[in-house]
Amino acid sequence: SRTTHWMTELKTHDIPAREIFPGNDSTTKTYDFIIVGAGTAGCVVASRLAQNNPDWKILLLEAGSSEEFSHSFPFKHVAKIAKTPLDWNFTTLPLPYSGVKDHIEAGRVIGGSSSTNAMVYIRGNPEDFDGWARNGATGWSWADVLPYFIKSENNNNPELRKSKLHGTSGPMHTIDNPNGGIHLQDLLLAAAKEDGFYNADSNGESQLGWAPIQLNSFEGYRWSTANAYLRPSVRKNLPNLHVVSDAEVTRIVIDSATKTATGVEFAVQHEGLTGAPRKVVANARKEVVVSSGAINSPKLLLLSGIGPKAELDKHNITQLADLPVGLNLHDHYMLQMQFSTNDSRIGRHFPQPTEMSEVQEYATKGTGILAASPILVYGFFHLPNQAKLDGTPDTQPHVQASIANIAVAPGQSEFMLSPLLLRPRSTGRITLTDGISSSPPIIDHQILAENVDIEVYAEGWQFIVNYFVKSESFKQVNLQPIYPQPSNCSGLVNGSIEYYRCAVKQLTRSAWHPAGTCRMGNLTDERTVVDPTLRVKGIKGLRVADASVMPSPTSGNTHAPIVMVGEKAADMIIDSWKSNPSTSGSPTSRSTLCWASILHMTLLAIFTSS
Ligand SMILES: Cc1cc2nc3c(=O)[nH]c(=O)nc-3n(C[C@H](O)[C@H](O)[C@H](O)COP(=O)(O)OP(=O)(O)OC[C@H]3O[C@@H](n4cnc5c(N)ncnc54)[C@H](O)[C@@H]3O)c2cc1C
Repeated sequence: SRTTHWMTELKTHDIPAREIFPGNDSTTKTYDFIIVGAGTAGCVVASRLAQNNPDWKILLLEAGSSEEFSHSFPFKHVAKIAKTPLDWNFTTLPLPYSGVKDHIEAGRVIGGSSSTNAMVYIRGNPEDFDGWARNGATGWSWADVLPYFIKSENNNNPELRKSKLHGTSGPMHTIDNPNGGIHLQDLLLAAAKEDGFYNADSNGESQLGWAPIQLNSFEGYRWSTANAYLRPSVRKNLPNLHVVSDAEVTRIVIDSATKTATGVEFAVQHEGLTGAPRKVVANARKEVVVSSGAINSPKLLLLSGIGPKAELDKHNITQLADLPVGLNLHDHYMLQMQFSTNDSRIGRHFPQPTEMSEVQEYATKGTGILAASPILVYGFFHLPNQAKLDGTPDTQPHVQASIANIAVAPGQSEFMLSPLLLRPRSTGRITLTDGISSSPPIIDHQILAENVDIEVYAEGWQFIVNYFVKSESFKQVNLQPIYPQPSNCSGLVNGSIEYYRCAVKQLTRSAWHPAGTCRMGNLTDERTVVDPTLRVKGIKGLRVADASVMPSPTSGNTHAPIVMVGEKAADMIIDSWKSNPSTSGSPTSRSTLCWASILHMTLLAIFTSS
């Protein structure tokens, strides 16, 4: 049957750490590459390296445990993974305006956040990547990264398959949301066509307007990078790829004399063992790649002596490289509001008893509401007033709207809008609580700290609400905005710009897209941690590949761009070991560059004088 087939295909192949590193075995195991974190990017990097060369021994270490088959059911997300053992359960310091300690969800499981996210596939805007390149991330312009988006994708939509912008043979299945017949989606897209705001493909020629969403899902199963990349690779290359779960890396082992990463130390909890987990070291002959996500990657670098001196001194950690690790924490911002209507076909309350027919449809065909994302339609909008101030090109959006067919109470004909601020200027910081690896990091998320973010978010939210209020199609269903009423905003007129300015300060939370904390860019730029080849500056044999390298936010959810980062990272690693097998782990340090330019000048002098 369909289920039995997929149960075999999506079988986990990881080995719990205590089995591969048993308590009675004190030998140190050596690999060519060690990847820290079997998350979104880590699964891509490890799989591509293993596929490239069967002689390379790869160790992929994951702090979380194995995935169960049921995690690949899309409705598991709706059932809420937050605050379960599959979630890192990060908590921020009180946010600047609301004082709320925000909860940031992140997957702690094979597949990382791609095993727990809402599956929507959005690449961002070409201008985002051109901006990265302009600011020093050479080789990461849209023209440079598009081939990696295409390489990773297998778009199942027949029309999109014809487009040169989409991939048709990559590992990431990308499908139309399998929720045909949801009235709200039909209503909104029909309205968008009438109003000139319809876009068939927000990953196509233009990103702007309302478009149906696409998902990373296949035949009713979540297409995490674990399912797309890791499981097929493990089946093909089992002997050279060890995927080890329940292995939390506590430190990167760095030779302080040569400034070379030689391996990692990680914690293994043995059954029956009480007290602290046993620490085990694994060696890396070629490179260590840190793919632990935007909160844990900087934490691990700091614990390993890479970071600002003042921060490391606080915790008695010897500094090995002075880099701005943990700074530049950026994110998308999110809040929620409801709209009521008089159309009973709109709105579904979760968890609502599931109809037997829906269970049957999911079980036999892998379609229907149980296979779908709660998000139906996306809108991306450019704000001309703001563009006059910030110079945003008119092809690039300021805000995103996610529309979900969700009613907060049973029996209501409501739907939910989540406006997202796409490119906030405010940045926060990750630091250590103490020098103990099991302590959660301090997340100082400076949401809306820059005034300009309040202005753009307030105007963007107002723009989206006004779209619905003015729409003739939504007048037909008696649409009414239900304005949230934070207590500090009482007395302000609902819908006025003053109301929105006040309400964003109270309601804005992280959209769970933290990034930027090991910033990539020009080697000589003091704001960067990794160079454009993702090598940690000043440390040999060490790279970072995940959300943390993104210099600035992309205009849309972050999964697809991070898969792209993983693909490009793997390609660069493979390339460097091909072209110069003995030295490719070396950092491009300032002194290397300096010597290169002296050599260049000398050669120039010889040739010009002859
Ligand atoms: C609830 C939620 C919904 C989302 N929805 C969407 C969506 O619909 N579409 C979209 O595009 N984006 C979405 N995102 C964002 C997107 O999924 C993430 O930005 C992306 O997956 C992050 O990728 P990453 O590789 O940087 O980190 P992760 O995928 O989080 O991977 C990091 C991995 O490293 C492991 N790890 C951490 N520390 C250690 C350590 N010390 N030792 C060993 N292993 C370690 C973690 O357990 C994890 O497996 C969502 C995110 C969340 C949380």
